[in-house]
Amino acid sequence: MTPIYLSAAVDALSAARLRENGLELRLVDTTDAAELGSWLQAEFRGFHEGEPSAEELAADLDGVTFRRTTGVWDATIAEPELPVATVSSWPMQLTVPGERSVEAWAVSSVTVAPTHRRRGIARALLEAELRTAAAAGVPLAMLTVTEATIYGRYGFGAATLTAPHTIDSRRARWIGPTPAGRVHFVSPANLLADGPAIVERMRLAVPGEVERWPLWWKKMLGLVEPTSASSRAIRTVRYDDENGVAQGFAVFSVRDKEDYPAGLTVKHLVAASDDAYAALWRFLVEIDLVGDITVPLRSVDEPLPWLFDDRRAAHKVDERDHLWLRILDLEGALEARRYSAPGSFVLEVADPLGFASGTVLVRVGDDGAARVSPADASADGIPRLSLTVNDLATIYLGGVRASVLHRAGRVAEGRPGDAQKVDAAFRSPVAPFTSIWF
Ligand SMILES: CC(=O)SCCNC(=O)CCNC(=O)[C@H](O)C(C)(C)COP(=O)(O)OP(=O)(O)OC[C@H]1O[C@@H](n2cnc3c(N)ncnc32)[C@H](O)[C@@H]1OP(=O)(O)O
Repeated sequence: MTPIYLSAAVDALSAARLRENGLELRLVDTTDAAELGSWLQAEFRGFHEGEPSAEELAADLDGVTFRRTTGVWDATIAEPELPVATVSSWPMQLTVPGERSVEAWAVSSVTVAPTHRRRGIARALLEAELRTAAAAGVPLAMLTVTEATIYGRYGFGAATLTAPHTIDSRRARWIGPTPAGRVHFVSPANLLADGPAIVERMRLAVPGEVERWPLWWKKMLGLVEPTSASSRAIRTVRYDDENGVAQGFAVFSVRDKEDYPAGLTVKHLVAASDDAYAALWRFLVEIDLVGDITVPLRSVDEPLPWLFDDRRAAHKVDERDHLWLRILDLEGALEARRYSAPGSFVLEVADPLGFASGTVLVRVGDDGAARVSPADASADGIPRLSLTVNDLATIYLGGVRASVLHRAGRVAEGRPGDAQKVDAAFRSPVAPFTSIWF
C-alpha cells in the first residue's frame, strides 16, 4: 500500500493561490521517468548545478522515489514541461535528547527558477508542506538550509549548529589515546555494506542526527559516477575494534597534489565509539605528504583539538546554523524527548501560522520523561517562558540555551531566573549535530 505521505493530495489552499497566478501545483508521478527527469533537471538548475549526467539522472530516477515530490508548472514558458519550482519531502527519523528517535517531516529540494522568484511560490510550497505534515500527524518538520534568512517566516528555528574545522597536520603531534583496534583501507563498495550499521549505532547518541537513505550513501561514496575524477579520488577506511567489530569509518580525498605537502579533505567521518574517533583522526593526521586537513561539516563541540600536543593545530573556521526545526505538534514534540532535570515549567508559545500556539505545563519526572498538558491557573508561580515557535525549536534539542535567547531579547521570563531553570531541563549532554545535508 502507498504510504499516506506519498498519496496525500496536494494542498488545496496553496494550489488555489498558485492557480490565481496562472501556475499549477502538482505531485510528480515518480514512476514516470520523463516527468521525474524534468523535475530533477529543474532541481539541479535551482541549486546552480550543471545538467545532470546520464549516471546522475539514472541514480536519482531510481533513488528518490521514496519521496513525496512536488512541482509548480507554468504553461506559458518556452519549455513548459520543466517545473519552475520544486520541493520534496519524506518522514525521517530524527534523534532527540535521551537517545530517542522521533519521526520528522524532512523537506528538501526547495527551488524556484530565477525567472519566477519573489512571487510567493516558495511560500506556497512551504506552507503546503507544513499543512500536509501536520495533517499526517508528524510532530516536527526539518530541513538543512542554504541561507539563514529563508525559513524563520514559516516558524522554523535553527536547532543544530555546525563548525567546519581545519587541521595543520605538521603541527598536530598526537597525545590522544592509542586504541587497541585497527584501521583498514576498504573499498567504497565495502563501506556501503558496513557503513549503515555504524551510523545507526552512532545516531542515537547525538541529538540532531538523522537517518540516511541508499542514494545518500552512493553519492557520498562516489558510487554514482565511479569513473569521474572526484569519485576516483575518494579513499575509505574503517576502524575495527579489538574484537574485529566495525566501529567507525572515514571518507576522504587528497587534493592539491601538484606540490607536496598536499591537502586532504575529510568528506565524512563517523565514529560509534571514542576509540574509533581517536584511531581515525590519528590515522588521518599522520598520513605522509599531507600538510593540512579540511573538514567541512563537524560538531561545534569536537574533542579534536584536545588530541594534539598543540591544541591550536586543529580549530573551527566558522560556526553556522545547519538543521532547522519546525514544531507542528507542541505536546507531541515536547513529550518525544527526555529532559536533564526534573521539575515543572510553563511555555507560552506563539505561532503565527497556528500549528503549535498554546500555553502548556511541562512536568518532567525523575526519569526525564515529560507530561505536557494545557496550563491553567494552578500553574501560576512555577517557572514560565513566553517565546515564539521558532525559538522553542532552537532550544528544543538542547544546543542553545533559553537564557541566551532571553539575553538576546527573544524569550520573556515570568520571573527573573526562569530561563536558567528551564535551561537545566532542556540541556543536552551531547552537543546537537547533524552530520549530513539533505
Ligand atoms: C531545504 C532546502 O532545500 S534549502 C534550499 C533553498 N533553495 C535555494 O537556496 C535555491 C536558490 N533559491 C531559490 O530557489 C529561491 O530564491 C527560494 C526558494 C529561496 C525562494 O523562492 P521565492 O519563490 O523567490 O520565495 P517567495 O517569493 O515565496 O518569498 C517568500 C518570502 O521569503 C523571502 N525570501 C525568499 N527568498 C529569500 C532569501 N533567499 N533570503 C531572504 N528572504 C527570502 C521573500 O522576500 C518573501 O518574504 P515576505 O514573505 O516577507 O514577503
